[in-house]
Amino acid sequence: MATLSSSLLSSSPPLCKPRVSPTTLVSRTDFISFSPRTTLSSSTISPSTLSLPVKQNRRRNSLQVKSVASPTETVSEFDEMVSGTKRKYYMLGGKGGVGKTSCAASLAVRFANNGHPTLVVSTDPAHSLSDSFAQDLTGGMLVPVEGPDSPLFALEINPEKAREEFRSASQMNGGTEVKDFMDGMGLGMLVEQLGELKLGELLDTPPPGLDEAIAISKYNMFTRIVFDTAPTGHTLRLLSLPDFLDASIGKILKLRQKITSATSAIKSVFGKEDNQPDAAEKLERLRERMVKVRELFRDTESTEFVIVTIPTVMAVSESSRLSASLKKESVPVKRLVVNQILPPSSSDCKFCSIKRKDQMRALDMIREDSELSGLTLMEAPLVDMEIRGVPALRFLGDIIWK
Ligand SMILES: Nc1ncnc2c1ncn2[C@@H]1O[C@H](COP(=O)(O)OP(=O)(O)OP(=O)(O)O)[C@@H](O)[C@H]1O
Repeated sequence: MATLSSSLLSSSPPLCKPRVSPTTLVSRTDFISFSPRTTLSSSTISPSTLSLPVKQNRRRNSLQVKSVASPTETVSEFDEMVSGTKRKYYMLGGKGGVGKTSCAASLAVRFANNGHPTLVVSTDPAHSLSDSFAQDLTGGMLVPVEGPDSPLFALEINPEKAREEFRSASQMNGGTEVKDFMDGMGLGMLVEQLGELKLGELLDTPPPGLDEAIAISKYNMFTRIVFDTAPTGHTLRLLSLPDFLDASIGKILKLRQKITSATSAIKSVFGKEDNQPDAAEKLERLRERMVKVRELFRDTESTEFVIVTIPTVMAVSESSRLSASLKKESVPVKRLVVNQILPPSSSDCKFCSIKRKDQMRALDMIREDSELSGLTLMEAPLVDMEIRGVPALRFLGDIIWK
């Protein structure tokens, strides 16, 4: 049985060191016209900063070959995922700690090693892409990942920035200043109505973030974009955001009418200028962006949500609920990665034997679950070392994404 440790010790450089050899250095400079460690802000990256000449064409040919399988030829899951040069988005999500980041990073490495200029984006506020790649990818900017054969960039969305934006867009809600002012005007009940919109609750949840990533995706050099999403609940809230904002904005517009006339009356007394940005307009803009995100989530041509789970009853139950919610939101889901399955062994210790039986029960549960049984199962073994660095991710990716 191949183990990660034996694979890394025998054929790869040390785990934390990116795989850099004379040949990969040459191929990287073919692609990238700047130093591999350069960090790019989204505003500085352009198709000309990332040149994709010779090797891209060569890869493109091989991709086309893969996409024209004859009817009798079996097309593997990964062949289907890798084929075509039209941009595709893969969103990986699931319960906390099941291996979303490892799976997303390994998929991104696999795409890049198969010729796709790839972007891997973390929208999980507790980013772990840097840990997973064992490279510093922080900073909220596109950062080139060292190691894969084709350009791979990583982006850890800055949650605070997005949260601030959201907060300022919804400043009308619940702020004590507004409340005091409205109370003073005898309009306290309006504040209560604003409270009912539960904007405050949303502000406490991790911010959108995906929409920022989607703005970046307009740089069309990336043919595969892999999202490492936040744990289940946050992802679902993100999907429900446009509807929520739709419902809220109408009410807010009406309330704004009343508040504006009240505040302008006060301001005219105190001679204050109204330089505040229009909260309703900001919310409307935010809503438009979120609608785009939702549209993308629902686009079966270009997008797929891959649920990642582990073989435990709790994780499987949550995956089933996630699948049902995604279905309800019309998000395309086809594959389920079951991660950390104990590899086969003829000599289990007592602990492993009990653990294995427990995992079998969970796997049976998947097969019998009405939500999950229809999905294609992709199994990943529990490997003997922590998965860190491109060689380890490549090892894992070659096993999962087949
Ligand atoms: N198949 C595996 N074999 C061994 N270790 C694994 C495997 N998959 C993931 N791990 C390890 O489990 C830990 C958690 O993995 P990871 O960070 O990918 O999970 P996550 O779902 O993204 O977590 P979070 O919800 O906290 O973001 C990491 O230390 C990772 O190396």
